[in-house]
Amino acid sequence: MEEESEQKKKSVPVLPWMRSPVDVSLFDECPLELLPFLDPRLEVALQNMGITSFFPVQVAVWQETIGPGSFERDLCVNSPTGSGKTLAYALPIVQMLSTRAVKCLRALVVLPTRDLALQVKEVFAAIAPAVGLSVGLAVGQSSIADEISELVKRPKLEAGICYDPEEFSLDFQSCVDILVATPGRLMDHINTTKGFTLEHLCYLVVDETDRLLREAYQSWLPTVLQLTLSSDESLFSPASTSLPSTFGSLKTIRRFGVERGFKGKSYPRLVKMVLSATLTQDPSKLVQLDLHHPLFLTTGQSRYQLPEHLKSFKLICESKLKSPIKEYSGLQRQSIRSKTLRAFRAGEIQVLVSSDAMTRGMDVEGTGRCFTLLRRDEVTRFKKLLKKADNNSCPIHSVPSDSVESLRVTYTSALEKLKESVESETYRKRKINSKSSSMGKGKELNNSKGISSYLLAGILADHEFNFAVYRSYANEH
Ligand SMILES: Nc1ncnc2c1ncn2[C@@H]1O[C@H](COP(=O)(O)OP(=O)(O)OP(=O)(O)O)[C@@H](O)[C@H]1O
Repeated sequence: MEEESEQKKKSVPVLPWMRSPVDVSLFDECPLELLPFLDPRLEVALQNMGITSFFPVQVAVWQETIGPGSFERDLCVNSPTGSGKTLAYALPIVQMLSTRAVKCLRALVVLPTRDLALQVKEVFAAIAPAVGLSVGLAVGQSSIADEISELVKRPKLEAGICYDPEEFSLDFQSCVDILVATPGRLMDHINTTKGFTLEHLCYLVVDETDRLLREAYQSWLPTVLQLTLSSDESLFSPASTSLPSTFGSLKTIRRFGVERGFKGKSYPRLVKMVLSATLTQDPSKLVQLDLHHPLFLTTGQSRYQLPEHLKSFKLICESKLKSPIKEYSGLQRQSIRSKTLRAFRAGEIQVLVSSDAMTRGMDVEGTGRCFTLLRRDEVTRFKKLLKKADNNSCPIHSVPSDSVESLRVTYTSALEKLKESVESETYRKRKINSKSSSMGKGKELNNSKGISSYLLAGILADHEFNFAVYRSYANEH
């Protein structure tokens, strides 16, 4: 069986450009002041972020973009989680756009989840304003109307004038130079937002590529590629033949005077940067990206890697302790999730019980220990997953029954308090909003039962249990 999967792995053909990669691990860290051509305004912004030197992947990408490579080839970056990929693409893009004269949407960064997009937007927001660039977010965090008003400036209409709809649409103006988006919301804007256009796009970043390629998300990739092709190219594009029928109504009008480009030169090619910690080698997947002479930058390490200081344990428990963990992520609002994450990052919360919403790519500095709670029947599958990830460092974390017993008193009283607080909160909300009465008593009890499981999981996982996460959960539901 093992041999079979090994054989299968070997039989996947590797694209020719993957056979001669640039080894990122051969690059040294580079102090901030020694990075060639770095705009002094960006240097200050980076210092303000507390960055004093660049990580190897950042130096390697800089060399291929701002350095001698000068963005001539598309880049495919395979580098472990936490190695600094975000800044590796954000910095060259911001530096390249820093000389732009007219504001229009020139860089698009696509990520699979809202949490990851928020994190990437923060990095851009820390450097882009230093050179007068604006960054937008299209992730469905706010209403579509609010998002539209942040992305596109509508022309002012004067009373009594009859406007030609064709000309009128040309007067829309982008409010952002760089957009960080999730595919769903991006497609909403492409399909429905007047004045939202990708016709001036110079840079397309596909972060967490594997995940984005696995799921089609309303054909976002062929749509984006098609909308960024020049009219000549589009006639011959494979993307143009694979679009959904609704796409027929979409077209771009290339405006004169604001061509894609920089430093006054026309630069019609859309530069693509695709990144992952576990980049697929499957040609049939990679071909969808339609890469231009791609350069493959990789650390050459095993495909899956845990962050350096993160220790991982598995903890086998009963199923009733596990199931509500799923519920935790599914029910929480984004604002609450972000608040919780901030508190966790700041060390105000020591234990976070999460579903896979706390996915790869979510950064927590000085990461400590990660416990995966498994039912017995999940152990074999988990082992297989670890094996696929070349990970053999996940020992069993056993909890002696007497240590659980000694926590029972604390647990029981904590649970009682929490139950009271959930009930009084629900009662208060029901009074304020008659709508909430439809939730009914059953839901209330379910929640407190769910929370009890979190509590127990927290206590089992670490004795330094902190209430804050669970209180915020309780207040929300
Ligand atoms: N040059 C640097 N100096 C100090 N810290 C940095 C530097 N570059 C990035 N970081 C920090 O390192 C952490 C990881 O960076 P980043 O999120 O870009 O990693 P990544 O490679 O994209 O990982 P993932 O695949 O998990 O998204 C972040 O907290 C970021 O602020």
